[in-house]
Amino acid sequence: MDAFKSLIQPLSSSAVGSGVLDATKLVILGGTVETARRAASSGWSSFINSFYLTAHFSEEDYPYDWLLLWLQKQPAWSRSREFETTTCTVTATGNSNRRVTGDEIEEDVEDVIEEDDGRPRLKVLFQPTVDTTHTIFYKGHWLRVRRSKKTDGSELAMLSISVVARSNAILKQLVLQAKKEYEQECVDRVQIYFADQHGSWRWTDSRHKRPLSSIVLNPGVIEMLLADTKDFLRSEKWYANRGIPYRRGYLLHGTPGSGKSSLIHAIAGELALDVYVVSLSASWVNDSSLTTLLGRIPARSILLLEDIDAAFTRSTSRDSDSTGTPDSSKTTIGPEKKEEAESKTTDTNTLTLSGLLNALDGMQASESRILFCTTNHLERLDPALSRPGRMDVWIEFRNASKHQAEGLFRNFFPSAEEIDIPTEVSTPTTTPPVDEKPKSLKDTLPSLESVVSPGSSLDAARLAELAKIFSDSIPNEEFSVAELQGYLLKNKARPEEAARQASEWVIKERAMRERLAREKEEKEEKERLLKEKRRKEREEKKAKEEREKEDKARKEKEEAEEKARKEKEDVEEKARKEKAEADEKARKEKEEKVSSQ
Ligand SMILES: Nc1ncnc2c1ncn2[C@@H]1O[C@H](COP(=O)(O)OP(=O)(O)OP(=O)(O)O)[C@@H](O)[C@H]1O
Repeated sequence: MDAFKSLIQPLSSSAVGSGVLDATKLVILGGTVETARRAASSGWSSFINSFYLTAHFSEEDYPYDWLLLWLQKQPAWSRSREFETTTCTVTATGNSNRRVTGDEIEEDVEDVIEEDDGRPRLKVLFQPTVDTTHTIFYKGHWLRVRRSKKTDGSELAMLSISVVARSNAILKQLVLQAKKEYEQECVDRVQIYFADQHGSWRWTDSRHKRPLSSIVLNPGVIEMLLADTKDFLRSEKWYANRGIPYRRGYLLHGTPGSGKSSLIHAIAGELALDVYVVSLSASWVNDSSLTTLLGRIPARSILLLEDIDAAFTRSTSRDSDSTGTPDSSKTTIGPEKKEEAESKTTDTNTLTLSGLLNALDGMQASESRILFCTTNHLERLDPALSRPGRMDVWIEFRNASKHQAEGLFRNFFPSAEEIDIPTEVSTPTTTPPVDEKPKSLKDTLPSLESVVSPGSSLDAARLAELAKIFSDSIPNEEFSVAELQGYLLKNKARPEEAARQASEWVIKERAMRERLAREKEEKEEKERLLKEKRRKEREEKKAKEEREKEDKARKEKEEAEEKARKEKEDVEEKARKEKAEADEKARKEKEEKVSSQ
């Protein structure tokens, strides 16, 4: 108190007014109380913290990813009102040099890090923004979890997990469980990344692996592709010894809805590879962004260039200085595509064929990379792109053969012992809504009852009969597998009807196709007439404008001539008058002179 008095003494003895004095006293008093409160609270929190065991996990470390995935499934974590998404790549090799901080559990965490197949893993997770603390109940303990940024200037995130416990066993258990769940997810799912306009890969989808058996192609195709890709992945040394670039390209071409994309995703699942997709028709794709993107694909993954012909509606030139402007002398595209291509030349896209080839051949991009390209228009591809070395294996996809129709039916209505859960189900690609618990991976799958039809209770022999009836009713290579799938989906609970009514469906479908074709023709004819009418109107308008312009110019010319003529007359009149005056004056002067003499 004496100290306080001595503090305010100089002020009280000065000449300041009593109002100012009171305010100053209040400020000093408030500041002192706040300081005392902070000291007490920090003392209290240090006291409390001394009971906590805390482990820190840096973003560079594997356990950070494991724990983030585990946390994502915890309601308290998902209730966070602000989310960020993150991607991070980790490699087994990189990890072996890393150390997990948190003295108590360091040893054990090192134990759980096992070498995997050496393949980089890229994970994307939703996570609450930094510096928020969450309390999570885990196996009888309250965990305090906090995400923060490292203060060493690296900007790396850090996860701190604290628990009141006598030993670190609970933290060890947590890390092990998180690791197990993480690995489980990698095993069950294929990660899909799409290129974004900033030249980065964005995780957009995580699909359950699709069994290869769910793809129906003609005999031997899947087996050949699987054997070839497997052989490639095993042959790195073989390629190196012969100086052959270690890459392999597959071109899947043919009718839409015939299973090209499905087959690629199923192969990715089978080989446990992630899929990196670039849409070459995107307006932001250019030579340099493509090279950057392809250079950023981790080794042992699939690069998928979908509808590769679409890129060349803009450029078919192989010149290195090509700007992507369509060259009508070289292009094989139709007039409507040409129009589209011309309109696209105004965008920022400067993807050239040579740029694409360079990006594909680039050193970084070629390392242990499997390239899959799909197209519905093989004829539009430049031979330079589809030649062996770039596209080593070509697979043609046609409309469904009878063999495929039968196989599809069998897949669709499995007998009781063959029942399996369908696989093409995606996890959400956006931040989960606030306060909504993120669904567990299994929650995103439809229930077994909703997908397994009562028909599956039919015995295998009857189902085989029905499959035969179905395939007999379907004309060879007239409908795509996707169309047959659509028909079967409408009858997913009625295999008997699906088989027996297939001929009827074919008739209806043909009638509908004819009607659609007729409507399309009529629409095109209407559009053609409308275009013609508009063209005529434009021409007439232009002719009228020209005529008006000519009339105006003629009028202006006549006016100008009239004006010039008038001006000329005025000048002449004036000159005449002046001359007459001058003559008169001279005459008068002469007369005066004569009279004066
Ligand atoms: N051969 C097939 N086996 C099993 N399912 C198929 C097959 N072909 C198509 N489908 C089914 O049809 C749908 C479309 O198939 P998908 O996207 O793989 O065809 P696509 O050939 O890639 O088509 P597009 O060329 O239009 O991209 C998917 O739901 C898929 O399950």
